[in-house]
Amino acid sequence: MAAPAIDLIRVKELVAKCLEARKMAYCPYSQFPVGAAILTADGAIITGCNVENASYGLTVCAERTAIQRAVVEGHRSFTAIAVTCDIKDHFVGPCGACRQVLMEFGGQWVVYLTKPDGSYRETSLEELLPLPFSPRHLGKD
Ligand SMILES: O=c1ccn([C@H]2C[C@H](O)[C@@H](CO)O2)c(=O)[nH]1
Ligand SMILES: [Zn+2]
Repeated sequence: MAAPAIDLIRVKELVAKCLEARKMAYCPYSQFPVGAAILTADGAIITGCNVENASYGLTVCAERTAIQRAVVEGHRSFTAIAVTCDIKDHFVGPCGACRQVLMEFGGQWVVYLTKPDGSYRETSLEELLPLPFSPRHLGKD
């Protein structure tokens, strides 16, 4: 099934919110701020940034911070995510762990890979995580 089309105004809003969220990143070790903004099925936008830790492995990516925040706020149905970092010369995708965590909430995500200047490339979770392992395989659909 193809991912749903999203109103351009909403896309721009989502992109602007992920750029804002990047400014909140707590990344003293990597100095690599990342911002994410999730569009929920009911039209809310929930943001996240990476939160690092002196015990490096405890770091949480921006995408997963946003997902966890969204779930706490009662959202489980999602439409899109915009993600940004400081890399200017090409579009950067979420790490593998984040792709898997997005898949937990369905394969229909639209993903906007966003550069710091606000330009973006649209892709999808389907494209970023082909042949996924998902809740379906555990009979949880
Ligand atoms: O998808 C990703 C990949 C990396 N990071 C963060 C984790 C770490 O704080 C920094 C460098 O890896 O970037 C994210 O937030 N999202
Ligand atoms: Zn990640």
